[in-house]
Amino acid sequence: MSGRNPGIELDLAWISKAQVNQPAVLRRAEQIQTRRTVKKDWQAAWLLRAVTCIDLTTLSGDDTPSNIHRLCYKAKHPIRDDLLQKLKVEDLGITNGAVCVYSARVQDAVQTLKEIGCSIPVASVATGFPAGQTPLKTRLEEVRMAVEDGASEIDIVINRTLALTGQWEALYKEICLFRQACGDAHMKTILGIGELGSLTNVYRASLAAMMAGSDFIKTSTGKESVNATYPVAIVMVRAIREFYWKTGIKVGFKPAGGIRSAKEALVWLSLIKEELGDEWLNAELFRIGASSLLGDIERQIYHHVTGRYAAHHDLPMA
Ligand SMILES: O=C[C@H](O)COP(=O)(O)O
Repeated sequence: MSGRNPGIELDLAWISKAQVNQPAVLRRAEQIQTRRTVKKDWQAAWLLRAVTCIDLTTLSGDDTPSNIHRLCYKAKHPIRDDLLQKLKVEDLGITNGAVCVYSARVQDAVQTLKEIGCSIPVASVATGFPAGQTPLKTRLEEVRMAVEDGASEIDIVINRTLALTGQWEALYKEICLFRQACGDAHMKTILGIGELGSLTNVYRASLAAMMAGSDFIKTSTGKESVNATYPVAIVMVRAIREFYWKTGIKVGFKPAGGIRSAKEALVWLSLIKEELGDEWLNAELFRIGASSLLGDIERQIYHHVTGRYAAHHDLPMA
């Protein structure tokens, strides 16, 4: 992951004057989705790039050491070896960007990755994920414990109550505390956009999160009724762009929640390319949080290589 965001002093004037032109954002979101997508080898290359940017996620009540083991194995071998050989990319060491789990499962993931000799990072959700409605002390302790257990990336959720009531200073201060608790771990800040009320609030919360030192801003937990949408993404990446122009600090972007098809992954990559540029098109600055996207990407790559669609038994790990 890229260098850390050191954060800046809270600039309340910048936050309060931020406004979003909703009709313009909606038009842009429509336009992005109607782009002609790349084809053939280019498409395979883009899909492989998407694979390297996936935070392969499991966030379920029934997670066990064995499904975490399977997740880690899949993150190390996201695409069948013979398909990579046919594409002549077997030497690129393609893996997912990270595995993402609940804090109670971090040790399982760290241990498994060690056993299978894989150095991809373990990301832990924390701070009372998904609602963030636990006392601050508990939320901070959860971050510290996940780091102690070996997570090198922490996906915190913001306190939506503070954002909805316009308490930007209090929100900034809380995120600064999470930043501190993360120590050397990178921090991704989940805005929970489906619960923020307006696109202007999404922009303001993005700014507050970046000012407080977030290394990434992330759309959603995957547990709200509205998760990663293109209009919201446009608002967030434009906040990232403005923050970069004003401070010289590059913050990453992670859409998450409900992203399931290879076709959507291609749209996400074009959105990043067009709005932020090629510099952002890598796992250092772009991740897709997804529990069931990889299977469809592997199927599309299988089709590209073999000319036929995979039967279930062809891709048993998908
Ligand atoms: O952070 C990642 C999300 O929880 C994944 O959501 P998903 O299960 O809809 O892919």
